[in-house]
Amino acid sequence: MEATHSGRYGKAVLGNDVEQREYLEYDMDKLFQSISVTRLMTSSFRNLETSASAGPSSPSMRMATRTTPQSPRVFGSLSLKQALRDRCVSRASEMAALKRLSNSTAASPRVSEADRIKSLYNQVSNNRSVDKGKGSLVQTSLMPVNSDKASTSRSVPQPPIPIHEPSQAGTSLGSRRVRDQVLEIELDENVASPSALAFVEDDVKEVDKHVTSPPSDSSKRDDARELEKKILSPTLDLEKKGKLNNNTATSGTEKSRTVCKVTPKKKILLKKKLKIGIVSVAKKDEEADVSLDSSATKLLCQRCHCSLKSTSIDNHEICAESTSSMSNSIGKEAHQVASENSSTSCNVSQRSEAEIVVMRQNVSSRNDSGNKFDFSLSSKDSLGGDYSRSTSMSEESNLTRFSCGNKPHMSMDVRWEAVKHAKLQYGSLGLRHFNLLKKLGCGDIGTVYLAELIGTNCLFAIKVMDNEFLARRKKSPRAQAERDILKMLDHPFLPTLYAQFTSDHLSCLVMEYCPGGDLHVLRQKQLGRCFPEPAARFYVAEILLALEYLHMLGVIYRDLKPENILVREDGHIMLTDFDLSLRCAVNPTLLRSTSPPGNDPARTSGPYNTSSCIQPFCLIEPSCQASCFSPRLSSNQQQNLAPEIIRGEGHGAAVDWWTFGVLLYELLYGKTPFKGHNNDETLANVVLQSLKFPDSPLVSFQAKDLIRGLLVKEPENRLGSEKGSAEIKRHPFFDGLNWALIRCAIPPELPDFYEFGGGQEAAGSPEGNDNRYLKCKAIGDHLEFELF
Ligand SMILES: Nc1ncnc2c1ncn2[C@@H]1O[C@H](COP(=O)(O)OP(=O)(O)OP(=O)(O)O)[C@@H](O)[C@H]1O
Repeated sequence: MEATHSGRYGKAVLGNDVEQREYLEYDMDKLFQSISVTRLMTSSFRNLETSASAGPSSPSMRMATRTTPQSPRVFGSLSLKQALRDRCVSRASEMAALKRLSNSTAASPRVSEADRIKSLYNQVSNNRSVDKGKGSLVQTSLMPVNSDKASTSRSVPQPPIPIHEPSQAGTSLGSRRVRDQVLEIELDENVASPSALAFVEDDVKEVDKHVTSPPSDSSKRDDARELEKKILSPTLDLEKKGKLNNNTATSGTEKSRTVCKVTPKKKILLKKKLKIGIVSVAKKDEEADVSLDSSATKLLCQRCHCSLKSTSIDNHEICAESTSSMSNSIGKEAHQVASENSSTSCNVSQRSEAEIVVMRQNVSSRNDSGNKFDFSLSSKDSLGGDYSRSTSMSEESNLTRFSCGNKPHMSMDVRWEAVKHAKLQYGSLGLRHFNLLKKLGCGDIGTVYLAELIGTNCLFAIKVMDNEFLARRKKSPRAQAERDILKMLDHPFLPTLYAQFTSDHLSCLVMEYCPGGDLHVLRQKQLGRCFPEPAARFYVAEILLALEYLHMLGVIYRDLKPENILVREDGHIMLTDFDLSLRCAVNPTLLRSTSPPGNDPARTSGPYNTSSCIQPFCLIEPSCQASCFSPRLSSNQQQNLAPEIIRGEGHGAAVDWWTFGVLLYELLYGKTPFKGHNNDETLANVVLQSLKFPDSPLVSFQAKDLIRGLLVKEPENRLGSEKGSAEIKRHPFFDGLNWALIRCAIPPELPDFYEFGGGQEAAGSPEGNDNRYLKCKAIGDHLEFELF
């Protein structure tokens, strides 16, 4: 019988306090009943029992006491009963202690205790973030997770663990214990929400996973060293926690069964979310500082663990709230958005939008003039596939992040393998490793060739730029900007940079080749020289996702036109040409929409009043423009300039929404909306002329309404200026479009592809081009290369 009780109790240790008590009471009842059937209690025993039962205060416990008369001859059983009761009291007080700790935000003397824990924890986590950028374990404790106490406590019960002040010598171990304590507290403070619950359960399982093997003595002795390792790995942190659990929980076998159910996906989710927690922790810790820049907190990039920055006051508030309140919905949203935005290569489904969540990104220009500006972006509902979604981040972190060369959405690409293999084989890549097959086109800063990597069947587009020419024409910064941006990109509708190298003063960018030509050419081939509305809708939808991604990276594209939209072999698009783009630093901010459903400004055209959550619209000081745009722009580029650029007022991301409107107009009507007889007239029209739609071809009201919303002359009233792409995506023109799966949608039919590798301009033989050279010649402001 004792063995049975012991077994039950063993389970109860793993349950929450309520269940534990129930188990115990049940067990005690059973025990006492079995004893009492034959025995009478002596008065002395009654007295003894009465005094022994004075501790439990719950009605059920008192009832158990009254209904379990004991015999002096079963003293052993009575001792058991006594022990059980003592244990109940002990467990109850443990639970109470935990509860006290968990009520960290209550204005009571207990606050100091919880605060002390948090402060210790923050100290640890901050150290980790700074040191290695990977310590993210107990950041979960500050996430607004589920309040399902039963599920959480049942799975991760932990008796109070001694909390040690970190000391010079023993910081590691002490800190670890503190973190574990905080984790448990947080699990008791969870907020109900299905997603949060899923996360907590995942967390629990992940912790449980490591309970199976008891820690050896040597592992305990190596705590400090192991903690160092954990700083590098959140997963290891969890392992360590599991081991700690194991110190107190003994039913590891049972737990190990749970572990098997943990899918890799869930673990990934867990890790992502753990990292998100860093924001909360750090923000909470930074308390008083309300300066955007000074409150900057280093975060971790999900993909390569480089640092990200989050600097918004709003985030600070959100995180503080989410820390302190069980039912804080903002915190949940912050968590949700953060986890979505930081997810890498995640499987995408069209999820229901939490409409109240948007991401505003304050953008600080890093252009030469050093001017600053802000703009508003949305990132909540932007997915075009399983490409990486980057949260906004600083320029520095962008560079760090992408220097990893990690491009998840291209991971299955054979061209990556080919290039990687060639690099291994040759040491480094050069022009000599490519067969230049054909000149694809000539741009302002270089010439693009179709090329085959020798020995492979892989085709690439190589942009060749002459460094001396660029320097002479002061175009080097443009080339550099393009190179930097290309390095950052990993998106299905943006070019992939496979390699870059310099050969004989020629800078070369090896990119993905698009055999489908550009939308300008494609449009010419359409009946009536304009696209049918469904085709136009498809193309602009993909462009919208590309722009959204660029904006999230802090890139304002600024050169949207059909010529820069290339068509891939599969009919999907690729936005190219980044030498006029502007890079900025972006900071994410979580906003709450105040618009009631059905009253969404994106649903109607015309001026869009900004809501209270909107910062002043992004503006670059006019002085920036000289450095942003060279005075020499083609007439095509001038036609696409937004009014604020022409007026010299400075500009921000909204210029891309203007050009987006021009693009849609052009695809549907086959001409640009403000075209004049010459460039000057066109520029004047852009600023002054009101928008008109031709009678033919017939275009839907929704399409015209969207164009009207986009071609608003004042950028602050333009569609997209408030919440970025999210506003545009919600426009009725896109109704029914599955944004998440657009990459899988069937593209509009294409005329025959270009013939490559044999056309007029094809050059060289398939054997290689070892004996051939590129000769450059300047034609006006352009540079032409010739193969000979
Ligand atoms: N990846 C590619 N695949 C196929 N063709 C390409 C690719 N990249 C560029 N091209 C072709 O090469 C031409 C030149 O491209 P590039 O980006 O250098 O200049 P641009 O867009 O014409 O001019 P600028 O950079 O001065 O605005 C383009 O018009 C396009 O037709």
